[in-house]
Parts: sequence; structure tokens; C-alpha cells
Amino acid sequence: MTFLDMLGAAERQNQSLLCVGLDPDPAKFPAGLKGDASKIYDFCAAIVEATADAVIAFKPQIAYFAAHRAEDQLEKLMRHMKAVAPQVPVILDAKRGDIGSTAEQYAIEAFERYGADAVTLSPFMGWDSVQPYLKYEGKGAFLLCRTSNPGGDDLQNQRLASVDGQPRVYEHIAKLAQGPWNLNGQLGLVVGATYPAEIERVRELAPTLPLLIPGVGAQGGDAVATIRAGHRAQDGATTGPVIVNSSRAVLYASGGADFAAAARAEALRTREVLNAAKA
Ligand SMILES: O=c1ccn([C@@H]2O[C@H](COP(=O)(O)O)[C@@H](O)[C@H]2O)c(=O)[nH]1
Repeated sequence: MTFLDMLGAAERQNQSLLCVGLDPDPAKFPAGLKGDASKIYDFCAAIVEATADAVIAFKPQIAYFAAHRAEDQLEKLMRHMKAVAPQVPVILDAKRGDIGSTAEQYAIEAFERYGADAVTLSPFMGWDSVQPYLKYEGKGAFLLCRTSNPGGDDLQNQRLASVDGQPRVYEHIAKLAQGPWNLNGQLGLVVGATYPAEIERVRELAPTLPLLIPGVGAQGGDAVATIRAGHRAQDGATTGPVIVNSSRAVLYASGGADFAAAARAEALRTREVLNAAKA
């Protein structure tokens, strides 16, 4: 089953466009786990179990594990997600981007070491930095296109004078991903929920690609505007899915012993908002 097949199946089974982001920060853990980096796996496993039937995907962010020397806990968590939620694809948020020979090692890390179904990549270094990931048949790769942070403007919103029609950088990335770069048919784009007008533009340029959209919840992105801009009624293979990520708002919905139940309640609430906004 390809990453896109998995996404479609999870969306149908869980009736969800919500991706729960796994950004474990021990300083924010509930009492009993607080400050203890050895509990990263336990915390994330509880969130996964509480939300597995409510999501289209999970997105662990690798920095939150590496910063605490917790890569072994991430490996264990990846195995756990496959055991308790085999229907839910896992997107490893690593934002890798390097020359081809190094990218090959990062691809091994994402797909062989961690067993991710998809990975996030920076396209800044160009085609040869993306190509190694596409050799993995059926695996997904999301290119940063129009990111949710204010600094995304600095490069992504600049115009490319050298290309006909002077598109902005993010528009050029969207065209490349929809067209010549999409060799394995599993490319997608990252577009921030904090910029709905740009989501709409990217959807126009990349009608069939999956869009990974972070920025609702803690970053204040508008969930309804996000869906209106990026979601199109299903039209066979011609319409790309949207995957709306929320991390901190779900993970830290409660600082108490009820943290997993509170995370589930927040995930269900967000799922409803997203579903209600569909055309
Ligand atoms: O443009 C981007 C790309 C990636 N992210 C990542 O998504 C989550 C967002 O977390 P919240 O707590 O829901 O704000 C985080 O892992 C980022 O690294 C993004 O925010 N924007």
C-alpha cells in the first residue's frame, strides 16, 4: 500500500483530516512525568492510543526526540504506532535537505531506521537533494512550500525573476512538486494554516498533491479557512487530500493525570471543526 493509499484509507476509516503532531517536551508533561525525558515514549504512546481512531496521520517531530537523546524512544514509538494503529500513516517531520549522498543516508534513517511512511523535506538544495527519497517506492515526501512561520516570507514569498511569469518561490516549488519532480507519485507540500490565501494558491497549482497543513491550534491558524482554501470534494484520483496538523493544543490540553483523555477530547473537537468546514 502506498502512502497516498494509506492516507485515503485512514481518512475514510477515521472520518478525519486531523493529524496529531507528536512534539514531546518533558517540561510540559503532566505531573508525574514532568521534566523526565525517559518518559517521552510513555507520554507519546498514551496520546497515540487515545487518538488513533480520530486521525488521518501522526507526525512525530524528530527534534523533540533528538534533543533529549531519545531516538531509541522514537524507534519504539514508531513500532508502537504500527502495532496499535496500523491504518494510520506516520509522517516523520525531519525537514531534511542535503546533497544527494547525504540525502541517501537521511532517507535510510527515515524509511529504514524509523519505518516512516513519509518524511518532510526542505527543497532549498534542489532536485538532487530530493531524489534519493523518491527511490523508496510508495513512500511519501512533503516539501516545505509556504511554511506557517512569519519568517517564511523572507525567501518563500520572493519573486523569481528568472522564471516566466515571475512566480513567487513557493509557487515555483508547488509547480515542481505537481510536475517534473513527482517521480514516484507520492510528493506532497507543506503549507501553513496561518496563510489561507497561499493554501488556496498552492491548491490551484497542485490540485492532486497531498497538503500537510500545520499551524492550527497553538499557532492560531484558522481551521475553517484552511479547509475552505485547501479541501476539494473528492473527485477520484484528481483531488489531493489535506492533512491538518495540531501538536501542542492536543498534547497539552491538560496538565493533569487526565492528559490523554483531554488530548482525545481536543482531537475530536478539532476533527469536528475540520469536517464541518468541508464543502
Ligand atoms: O510550516 C511549518 C512546518 C512544520 N511545522 C511543524 O508542525 C508542528 C506544529 O506544532 P503546533 O504545536 O501545532 O504549533 C511543529 O512540529 C512544527 O515543527 C510548523 O509548525 N510549520
